[in-house]
Amino acid sequence: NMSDGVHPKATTEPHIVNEEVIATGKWVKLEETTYVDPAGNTRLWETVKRTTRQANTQTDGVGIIALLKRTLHKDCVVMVKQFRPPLSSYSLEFPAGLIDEGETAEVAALRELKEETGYKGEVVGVTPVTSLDPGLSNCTTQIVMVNINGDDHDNIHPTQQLGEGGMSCFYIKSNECQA
Ligand SMILES: Nc1nc(=O)[nH]c2c1ncn2[C@H]1C[C@H](O)[C@@H](COP(=O)(O)OP(=O)(O)O)O1
Repeated sequence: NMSDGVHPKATTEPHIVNEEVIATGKWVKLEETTYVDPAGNTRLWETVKRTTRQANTQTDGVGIIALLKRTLHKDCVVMVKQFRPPLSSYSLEFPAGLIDEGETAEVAALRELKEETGYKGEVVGVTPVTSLDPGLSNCTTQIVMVNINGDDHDNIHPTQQLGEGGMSCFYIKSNECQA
């Protein structure tokens, strides 16, 4: 309060001033982001972005929580295991992938699920856009909930449609999922 001789701290709406591309690869790029922080100070940040994001979307990719439902079986969550070079390790993951041109998150999820697991699914829910590692990257995903009718003729003998770098499917009984 000014009349008490106490000055309120200035606040600023934080904003981006400049984005300078430092390095660009085929899949990712590194930028130096100049921004004004909430205290009004101009600062720098090192930001990673994917080069593959489609026009008019804020979402890079989808993650798919797919529930396999079969008569006389417990429901299972379908997961995939694949070698991930950034980790130098195999990784057990929800099926996932980048959104292609013209796709919605729902369409990308059903395509990726079919490619990676062979299953034909049905979308039952989609989350808002979610950031994965906001201190490093603007990379975002939407989680798509999918049910798979395992009794459907198309899903009796699921066949993956993968290029090189195969992956294995795992079935986690949903009543055995633990935090
Ligand atoms: N960061 C990446 N480096 C690469 O060298 N290649 C990459 C990166 N991100 C994606 N890709 C390639 C690998 C695949 O050929 C395509 C599509 O990936 P997609 O299946 O959609 O997504 P993931 O399952 O998460 O790899 O992009």
